[in-house]
Amino acid sequence: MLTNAKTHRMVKIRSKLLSTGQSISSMASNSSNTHACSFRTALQQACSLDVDTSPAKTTGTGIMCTIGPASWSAKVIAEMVQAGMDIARLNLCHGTLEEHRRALKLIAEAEEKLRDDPEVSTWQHKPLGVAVDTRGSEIRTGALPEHGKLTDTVNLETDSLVTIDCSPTGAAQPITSTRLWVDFDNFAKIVQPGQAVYIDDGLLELRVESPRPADSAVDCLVIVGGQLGAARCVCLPGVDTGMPEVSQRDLDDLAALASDSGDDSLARIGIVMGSFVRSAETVRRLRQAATADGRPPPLVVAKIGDARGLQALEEILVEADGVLVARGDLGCELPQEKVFAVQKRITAVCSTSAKASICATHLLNSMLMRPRPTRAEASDVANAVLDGVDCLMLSGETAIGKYPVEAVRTLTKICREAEASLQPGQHLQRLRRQPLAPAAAGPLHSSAMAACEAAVRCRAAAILVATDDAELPRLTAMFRPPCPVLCVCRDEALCRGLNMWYGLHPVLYTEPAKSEWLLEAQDRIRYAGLRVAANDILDAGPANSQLFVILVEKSCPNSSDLMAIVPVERLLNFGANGALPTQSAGKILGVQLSTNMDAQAAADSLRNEDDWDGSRSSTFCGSSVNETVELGAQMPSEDMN
Ligand SMILES: Nc1ncnc2c1ncn2[C@@H]1O[C@H](COP(=O)(O)OP(=O)(O)OP(=O)(O)O)[C@@H](O)[C@H]1O
Ligand SMILES: CC(=O)C(=O)O
Repeated sequence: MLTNAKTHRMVKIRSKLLSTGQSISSMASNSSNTHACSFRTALQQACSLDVDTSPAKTTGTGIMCTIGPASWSAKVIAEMVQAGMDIARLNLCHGTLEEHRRALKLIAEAEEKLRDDPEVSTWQHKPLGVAVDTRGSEIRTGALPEHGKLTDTVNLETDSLVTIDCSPTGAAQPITSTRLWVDFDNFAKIVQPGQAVYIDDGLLELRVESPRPADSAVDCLVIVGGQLGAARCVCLPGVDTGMPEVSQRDLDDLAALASDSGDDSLARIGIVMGSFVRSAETVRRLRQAATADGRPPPLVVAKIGDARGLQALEEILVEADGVLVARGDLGCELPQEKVFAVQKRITAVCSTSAKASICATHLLNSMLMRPRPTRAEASDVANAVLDGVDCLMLSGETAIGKYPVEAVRTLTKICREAEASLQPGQHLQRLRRQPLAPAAAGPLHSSAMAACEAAVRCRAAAILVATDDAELPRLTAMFRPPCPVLCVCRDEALCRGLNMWYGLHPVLYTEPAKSEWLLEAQDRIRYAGLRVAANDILDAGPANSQLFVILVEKSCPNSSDLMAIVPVERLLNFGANGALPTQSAGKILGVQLSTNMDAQAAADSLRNEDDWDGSRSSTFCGSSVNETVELGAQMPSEDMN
């Protein structure tokens, strides 16, 4: 049922779109000016960075925010969405399942609030992603008496002695500044005198003095003291704890959430994250445990937190949909000064595998207490975006910080500045010279590459993708097209999960299904057209943009995908008369990309400048509605790297 507000907005949008022919260019305002530039080298581009460049109009980088006491309100969550949040993260290491179920309801409430508000921009009533983060093989300290409050800590004095209790019954006794409890029975058996014990991502450091396995206790000296909150992670660098990668509690929690089948809010959980993942098998187990009866499996993100996970990165990537750089755990397990290398490697490997890379921890940590970040934090975030991360994750900033909304707004602003200095087509050029990672190989690769190349060349306002699978969207994101990619999906959890890839903007499609896929796809593209007509979507792409690249998965039975280029005013009647786009009036509106066309052949055909001459539009990207589409925006130089 359409609400009044929604109906009103759709009528407004439709009339705007239908009258838009003359005003397309005026609607597309100046965004980043990098489109006009083509630098020969990365150094040349860096020398030309300019503080006067306009920020990107929308954020391509996904923003994931941990939900906790500071954000347990539909109002705050809605404000965080308006500030740029794409994915809400529920960390099962903290709180109860009941609290997380309540948080899911608040997320649904916030989304509804935004959808029904006619003043809210189209980008801000997006299907919000929800990620559930499991505990994995982490050791945690116990809860404090008033668990959950920012002020709720005990002070560990530097040079004082503390006893760590690891008995199963010890959880019931209070945590004090001389007695801690950890949730791992074997703790006293696996540590030796002199062993370093890092707590809370290494903010606190203890040294083992005497393990007492018979008493399930370990006496320690506090080397670096400070405030200890509830359920903080405990790291023993270099020690194999022997804990399973997926705990029984994880399996129980996921099964409990997956069995809430009567609850609509469950369909929001599109992403499951596993801590300290060290093998592809763990990813498979998580996916299986989180798959509810009758629902498609969720996307799985492997959090890499130690050297073993890093060694297995390529194997993990074949199975996982994304990888999170757990900088907190990595900074305890490895020397801190090596964490940057891990981050860069994971980001690079993901960007050649079409898997999402997520950078986490201490992004804007000073915003826990202050409304502005440090310069170092702002630059760290910007550099991560320039390196090509897909998504950034806020932790305490939004879970327990004093400025959750401000933190998201700040992150968005930094991302937009950094994204404006990325050169369109640069990543596509780099990937051409890169051997394909197994996870990125396959026939859809050619379709995604062609769509991105077309988007660069014709300065498309957006790419519209019709699919119900993650593969085509993630491959499209891999090439980093310089415009938003609207993915029109019917599978709700998947649709929400797509938020974790750079540049993907999911559109949830709930209209009645058509029996033939192509007819359904045409409907979906028209539906996306309604959203496109909103001013802010046209503004999001390059200035003066009039064209849309359309990508439909498997337009012909058993074979190929469809790509078409259409002007904005034709989006609403895309594929009208029920005709297949490729048959319309005998003109070639799109191109069928054969599944057996290998990526290099596709790239070579696209590289052929003749194919891109606007006057020969019928050869590759002609359009029955606009035969003289202006093509030929410059690709970055081949030297650019
Ligand atoms: N559901 C929750 N209930 C209470 N406090 C929470 C909740 N979620 C997060 N927090 C608080 O926010 C802080 C930061 O959240 P975050 O999810 O990053 O935790 P973390 O302990 O660092 O775990 P991880 O290493 O998995 O990120 C936590 O240490 C905790 O104090
Ligand atoms: C997020 C997380 O688990 C870490 O940084 O260690």
